Amino acid sequence: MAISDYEMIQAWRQVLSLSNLKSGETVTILTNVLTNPQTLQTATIAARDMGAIVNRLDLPPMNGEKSLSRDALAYVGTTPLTGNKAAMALLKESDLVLDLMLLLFSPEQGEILESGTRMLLAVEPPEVLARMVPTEADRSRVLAASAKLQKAKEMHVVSKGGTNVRFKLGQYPMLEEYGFVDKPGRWDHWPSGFLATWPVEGQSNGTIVIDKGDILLPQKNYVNEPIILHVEDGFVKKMEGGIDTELLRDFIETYEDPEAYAISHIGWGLQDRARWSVLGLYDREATIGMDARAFAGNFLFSLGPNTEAGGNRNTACHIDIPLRNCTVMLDGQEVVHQGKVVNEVVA
Ligand SMILES: O=c1ccc(O)c[nH]1
Repeated sequence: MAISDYEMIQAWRQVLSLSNLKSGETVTILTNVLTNPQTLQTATIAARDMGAIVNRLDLPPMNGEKSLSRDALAYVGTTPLTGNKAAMALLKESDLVLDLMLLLFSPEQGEILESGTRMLLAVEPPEVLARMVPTEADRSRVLAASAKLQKAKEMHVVSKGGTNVRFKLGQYPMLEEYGFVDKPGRWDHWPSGFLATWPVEGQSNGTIVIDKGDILLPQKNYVNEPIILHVEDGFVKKMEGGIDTELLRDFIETYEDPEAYAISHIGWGLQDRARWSVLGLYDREATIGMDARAFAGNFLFSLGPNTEAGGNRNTACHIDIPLRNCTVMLDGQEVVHQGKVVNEVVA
């Protein structure tokens, strides 16, 4: 359903306030041809109304001839910022960048954040943004879960469908996504509400069953028959199953990159306002599927890059796979039990 400009301006005011936007700060809004006009217009009005200097940097689209999908997450790692010194100078000089085009998983994003710039990604449709306007409670919930994950040495995930996989932890930082950027150098994604990290390189082993009803992104489909992934030393070494497996294999093979089979971030969803069933209600290209990534109680794992975590695996293939009905344990303690978040201690 459409959302009014008034509601979107209010939503942006909440997100920008939670992001500690101060009068006189510089906001640069990053756009391209796919940027939603209402998101852009309402962000500009809200930021100006809060006293910010607001720039807009419109960049050309790229990778269109390489990617098999218009979903910006289907081909990651190189962006119009690669080698673009003038654009990088503007973004590094800005206090806050609103990314309405989707940079994610790019070395340039890391460089901008290192300069102290805060960066907020927001490319979902306006009504999805408005449905999941971030709150302090979202941050508390994600940070409470993160406190547990930071201490853990191992994540063990099992399911009745046959998943039984272990990830050693401790090499990489947390990916705490709660939808606003309250500290210098922080990146976040509105909408979100989930926690992840990357396993120790080469230390993921076991079986992951992508079961009926689980989701593949950017494919944005509900799997019809189980896909069985055999994970060895941090890589998917074998995939077994029916048509969904063949389709996934065909997609990954187009990248001609063995690193596409690496385990990327692993974690679980903590957003009650995100729903598993939403994906079926949107046209494929209308969203990037953040409901699927964030719905509370999912086990979200992914394949491909680790540049987001400071690694040097910059493969262009990035697949996010949220699973239902899993039990996620940290050093033996359950944080998700058969698809339901458990044992939370939120301050
Ligand atoms: O917000 C996001 C979106 C995609 C992803 O892979 C990680 N975080």
